[in-house]
Amino acid sequence: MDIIFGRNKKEQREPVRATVTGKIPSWLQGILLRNGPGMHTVGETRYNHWFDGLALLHSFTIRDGEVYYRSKYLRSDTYNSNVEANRIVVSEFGTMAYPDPCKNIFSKAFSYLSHTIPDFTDNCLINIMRCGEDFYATTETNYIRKINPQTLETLEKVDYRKYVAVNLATSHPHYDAAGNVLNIGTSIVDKGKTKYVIFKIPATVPGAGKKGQKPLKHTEVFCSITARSLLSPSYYHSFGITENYIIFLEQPFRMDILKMATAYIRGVSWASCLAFHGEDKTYIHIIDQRTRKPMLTKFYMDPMVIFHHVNAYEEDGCLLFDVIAYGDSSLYQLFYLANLNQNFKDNSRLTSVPTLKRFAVPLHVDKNAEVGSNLIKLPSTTARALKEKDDQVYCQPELLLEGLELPRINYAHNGKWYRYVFAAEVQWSPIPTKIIKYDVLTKSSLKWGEEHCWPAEPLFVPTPGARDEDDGNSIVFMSPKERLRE
Ligand SMILES: CC1=C(/C=C/C(C)=C/C=C/C(C)=C/C=O)C(C)(C)CCC1
Ligand SMILES: [Fe+2]
Repeated sequence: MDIIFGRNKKEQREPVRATVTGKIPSWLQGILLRNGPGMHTVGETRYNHWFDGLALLHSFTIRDGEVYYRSKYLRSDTYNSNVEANRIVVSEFGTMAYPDPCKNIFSKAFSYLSHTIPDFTDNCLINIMRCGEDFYATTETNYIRKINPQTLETLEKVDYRKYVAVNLATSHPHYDAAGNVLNIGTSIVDKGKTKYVIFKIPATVPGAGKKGQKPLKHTEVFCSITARSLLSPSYYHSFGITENYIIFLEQPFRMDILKMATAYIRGVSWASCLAFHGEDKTYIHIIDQRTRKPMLTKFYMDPMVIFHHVNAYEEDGCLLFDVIAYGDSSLYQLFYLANLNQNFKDNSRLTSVPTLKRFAVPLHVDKNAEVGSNLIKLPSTTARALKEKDDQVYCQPELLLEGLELPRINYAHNGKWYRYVFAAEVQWSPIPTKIIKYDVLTKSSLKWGEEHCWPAEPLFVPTPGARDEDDGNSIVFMSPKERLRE
């Protein structure tokens, strides 16, 4: 199979009408915004990793059974500098770039001094975030880029650091029913500490609509957790939430800050500063939203790599959380374009299959419980939490389903009991070929796939006034046959 990854995509600035097969329900109206890498070469230069590509924004306007598609490159500072220089001049996840072409050791050492605390990229290619009435393209650095959701035009660059002390932040925030945003970021070696900072951006602010009254200006720190290691905080891509708690997994997939500080002079990428420490544990931090404080019990689980939390909820004094877990960090390795473009079949095998796992954490730990006893008595799960000495609790998951990624749920059930996961089916190759609806209750699944179709993350849209959790429609952005062909 010849898969054309890393080929630059053309913008489709004027809306084009899509061919609709089947029937789109009349109630399904609105704009579906998507984001992702679209350009992997600039002039003669080429990015190394698929996650490095310049952000291409897509919109699907769904109206009266018709769909209109358009796309536009995010005009980030990164995009503009690259295009102006006709080569890659800003570093991304897997590519270290040098603004000055004469890369001799002296000039390198000189720029090194100004790069010790690097100014990260604003190539916001991962997701779209809504803050009140504003939409932002996001990545995992301190920059987000406001966009116009109708025209896909790029608007102002926002530096999170103006509002909250974070150098990195996730692209998977949570929203409450009022639209307030809750997100988590890392503050690296600030005032002698490296912390994970949970922050809240309100959906509405007093005097909204008046010039300068941005929700972001009212960002508040909700809670912070000191990293176990000052110089090697955990990498994370999402977090979990229930009605009363926040779940943050401090996994042994860590960023080496000293390596990052010297990456520029050593000519290596940020990605090379991330490593999985299979000999370590994964720590489970549970924050009580009412007190804004972490629980004192030390909950932990086996070493694993988690990108996506699926959902979490409370049941009979326990907190249940579902995640897609890997046994190692091979996923990131696979997305190097060299692996994707040559001998795809041989180079693109994951060494661990993404697996949906359910963990259970007891919210009240009986100090007198016997060491070795299982603190989870729920009939609904086989997940266990074993009491250990010194107030430690070791959590062992229930294995739900193997081979899925890019999970979504009916968001009305976020943080609450739920039954269905919508996801892309992924086995040993990172390229999905089917979408899947998994019933967590009956452990059964429904799949859909078609030859020559490579689905992206499916999104669930509930029918207005729906009563059943799965009463709605799943929308998937398909890679057309011409782009990915046999
Ligand atoms: C540029 C940059 C980063 C970018 C990370 C990216 C772009 C991650 C994408 C992850 C995805 C898409 C995961 C899917 O499961 C880091 C490492 C945060 C820190 C250093 C600077
Ligand atoms: Fe993601």
